[in-house]
Amino acid sequence: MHTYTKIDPLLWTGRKSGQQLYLHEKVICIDLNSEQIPSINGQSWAILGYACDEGVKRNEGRIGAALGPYAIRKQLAKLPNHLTENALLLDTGTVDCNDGDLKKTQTALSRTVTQLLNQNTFPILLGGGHDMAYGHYNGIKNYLAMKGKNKSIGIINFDAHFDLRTNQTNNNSGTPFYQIAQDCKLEQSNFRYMCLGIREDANNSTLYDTAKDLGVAYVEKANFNLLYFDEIKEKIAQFAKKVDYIYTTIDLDGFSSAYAPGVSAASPMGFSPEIVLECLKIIMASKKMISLDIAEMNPTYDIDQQTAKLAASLVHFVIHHSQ
Ligand SMILES: N=CN[C@@H](CCC(=O)O)C(=O)O
Ligand SMILES: [Mn+2]
Ligand SMILES: [Mn+2]
Repeated sequence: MHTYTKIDPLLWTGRKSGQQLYLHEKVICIDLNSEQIPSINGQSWAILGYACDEGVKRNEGRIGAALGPYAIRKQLAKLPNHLTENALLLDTGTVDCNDGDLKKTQTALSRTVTQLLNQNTFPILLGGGHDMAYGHYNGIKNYLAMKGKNKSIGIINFDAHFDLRTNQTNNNSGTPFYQIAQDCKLEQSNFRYMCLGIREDANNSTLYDTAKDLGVAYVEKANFNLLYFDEIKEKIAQFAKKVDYIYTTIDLDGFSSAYAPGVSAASPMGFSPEIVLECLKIIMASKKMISLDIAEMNPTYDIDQQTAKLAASLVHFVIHHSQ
């Protein structure tokens, strides 16, 4: 059975200023089952954990990502708060996968994402295996459907991998975007998916063929750096133009293992944080980003909390640089 757990505010600790100089002093922990999200006239950011490595296990990866959300929160808590007084930073709890039922956990995640969007918050999901993306995407899709909006969602994935493996055997951390593509086919809607940072040495030719068949836009890791920024910028702008909303997903294993050793499938030849920040600026400037997640944080393999700190800094960047 999946469980939803409210986060104990004591988990959010750090240097004390008494003046909300740090995020642990700004955050409000909410139990979505019993508490209302405070209404304000500023931006509300809702952190939600996906404590699940069942998909990684099924995909023959190294388990440990279930503790990812906890590790990222710990680092985020200590960072400085530059948010305006009327902005809200909420910790809306964690969805766990305790009995290995991935589908149920993804469904629970999807419902929670819909609930967060319905309450006018911007969800920031912390994982957990990249199977999180299937639940996350469906939560956005269901929210838009409930609103009666016939709107398109484009997915931008920063990743070393396409995650377009067929789910014939099972659903896992390597199949989420294939599953979304299959659903799009059934619903006769367009599958809009862009991958940034694809590693030739981490994707087999079947995956490249699938990406081609599905019309996936991608930038290979060799060209995913600031030297190629003008072209990358143009590619993102073209992609953004064709969709109504953008769901952004960052798989930490796309970063070089020099920055992100704490993942299941590390990338010694991965990309650097600078190019990701520049791309995030473009995505945020489009005003179409509806939701974000950071996937594959695995504290078991982290060194000196570098990966958790990187993930926390990415969240810090997004909440402080979108207006
Ligand atoms: N979400 C990760 N997916 C990768 C994992 C690769 C690996 O374990 O080496 C994939 O299936 O390709
Ligand atoms: Mn990956
Ligand atoms: Mn991935």
